[in-house]
Amino acid sequence: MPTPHINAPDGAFAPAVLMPGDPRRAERIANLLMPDAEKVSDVRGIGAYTGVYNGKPLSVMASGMGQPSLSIYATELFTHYGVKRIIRIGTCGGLSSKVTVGDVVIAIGAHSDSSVTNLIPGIGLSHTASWELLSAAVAAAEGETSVHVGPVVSRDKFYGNDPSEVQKLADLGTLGVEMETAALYMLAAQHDAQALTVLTVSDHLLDGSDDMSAEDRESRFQGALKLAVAAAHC
Ligand SMILES: O=P(O)(O)O[C@H]1O[C@H](CO)[C@@H](O)[C@H]1O
Ligand SMILES: O=c1cc[nH]c(=O)[nH]1
Repeated sequence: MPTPHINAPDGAFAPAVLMPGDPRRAERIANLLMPDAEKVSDVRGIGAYTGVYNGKPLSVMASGMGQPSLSIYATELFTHYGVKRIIRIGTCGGLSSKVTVGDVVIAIGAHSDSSVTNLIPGIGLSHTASWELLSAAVAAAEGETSVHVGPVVSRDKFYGNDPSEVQKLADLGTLGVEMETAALYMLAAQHDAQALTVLTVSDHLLDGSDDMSAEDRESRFQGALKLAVAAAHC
């Protein structure tokens, strides 16, 4: 039965969903991996695609930007469509001097400033990846020096954050900043499901000289995609 935001029939999604923020990146990923994939939903221009990759079912659907938007789609996928795994394949701003533009970050956990992830007042929850998915992605990255594993921060605001926080977060080992992972990890925990985020560093908050264009943010995902697919089908 369709939900308010997904007009697909029951059974239209694979157990594993790749989830970029950008709907156009979702379409590119679906076309690349599964040229015969079926478009199963298009509410609000958020295309969802289901097909078969390497002999196993797979779906691709965008989250839109930010934790409230991702929360709507991830909740409906977990609760109405029986989805068991969501692998976010996104972009992030580099925070740490250990990462450069074009590198890939596998998010072991996500700090957050969002009320969306403040589930139990007074308790700072740890929003963490599925160990099974994380292990599969790390194994698929063996030997890749441009792949990093560590925490990220999921913020509600793209603009207007306090610049002094960048160094403080970097000093705590935070590799990148983005806007969805903490909510995704929290929802997976709530629904007894699995989640992982794999991010391409699209820009750097300490040095903006090599930042990606909008076109690159949409299309430069191949390194991250290999790891995301390994996690989806592990
Ligand atoms: O490229 P995506 O996956 O959308 O991820 C990042 O890009 C958007 C901001 O430009 C936010 O959604 C942030 O998390
Ligand atoms: O949230 C984001 C995503 C990419 N780059 C940033 O600087 N912030």
